Amino acid sequence: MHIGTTITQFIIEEQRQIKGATGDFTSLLNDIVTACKVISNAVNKGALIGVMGSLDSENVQGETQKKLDVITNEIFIQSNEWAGHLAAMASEEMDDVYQIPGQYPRGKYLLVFDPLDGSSNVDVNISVGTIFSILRCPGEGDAPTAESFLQPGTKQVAAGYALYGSSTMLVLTTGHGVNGFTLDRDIGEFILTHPHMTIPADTKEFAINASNQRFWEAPVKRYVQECLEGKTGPRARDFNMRWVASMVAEVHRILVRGGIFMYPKDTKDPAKAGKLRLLYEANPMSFIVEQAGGASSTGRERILELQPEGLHQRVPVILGSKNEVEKVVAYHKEA
Ligand SMILES: O=P(O)(O)OC[C@H]1O[C@](O)(COP(=O)(O)O)[C@@H](O)[C@@H]1O
Ligand SMILES: [Mg+2]
Ligand SMILES: [Mg+2]
Repeated sequence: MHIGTTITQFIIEEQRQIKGATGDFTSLLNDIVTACKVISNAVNKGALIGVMGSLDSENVQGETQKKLDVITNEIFIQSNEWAGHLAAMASEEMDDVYQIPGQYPRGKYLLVFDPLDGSSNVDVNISVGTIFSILRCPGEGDAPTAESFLQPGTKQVAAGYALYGSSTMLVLTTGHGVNGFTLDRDIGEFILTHPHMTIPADTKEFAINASNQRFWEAPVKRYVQECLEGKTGPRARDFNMRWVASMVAEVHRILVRGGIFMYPKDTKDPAKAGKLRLLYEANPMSFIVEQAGGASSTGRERILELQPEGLHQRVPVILGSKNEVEKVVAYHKEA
């Protein structure tokens, strides 16, 4: 498809390529696109509509919820529950699975999402996003449970994110490459502006929260140290560093100009294997990154092959430009 195609045309064209497609998937994607437009509007209006700041509540991970965490979760549910294509949803902001009420026959798909990624950035007007992943609902007509969602990332049917930045973008993969669309607010449509996004194999830019340095494992310490040594070190070139603290913004930067992003395993809280959540952060982003020619690993295993053990399970994440990710993985092996 060419630059200027609307996302609606793009999704219909994808459906045409699939023999026997019923239109359910197309319609589900359209509902997700609508939800992202509504969220974009709420994030953009910000303080004008009183949506900034925190609530007294905590989510299942013990994080204080922002008002917008709860509002965006609600928007995603409302946009996606009515059409009958979904059997259930799961989100960062809900302890348990959300069953679609009063449904017969049961929908085919499961939707997992992080309705507002990087929400600590919302009050300071820095880019935030929404991440989503679509899975098939296993079993014949059985009511889905949390178990139904515990599928490796290789089983994802589609994944994407919306980035609410200086412009609003939606980046999508259905397993045939990665395409980026920019929201034209005048006509209310996402327009294809970034076809076939690809991540360069090499990079001179890394992203990591350096305040956790003392908790990292030796291979990550080594990799970052060598980047910092620049031209005079073993890498013989200078590196630049970025940290937005919104995974969506970091992954988008990597899709546009390459780079490596790490939220590695650390010893800060021994109960947690990493910070980012497998089902609605690591898996969808890994699917997108691999589809764009990049790589994604925990340092030890390919993220997309992990067998999930819980809805809100956390994993270490090292993703981006292939050669750099492979270098970090090699350092893990050596160690
Ligand atoms: O605050 P830190 O340690 O820099 O962590 C930032 C990371 O946490 C996250 O914000 C987690 O996302 P949520 O805002 O959805 O909880 C990532 O997007 C980001 O990469
Ligand atoms: Mg998040
Ligand atoms: Mg979130």
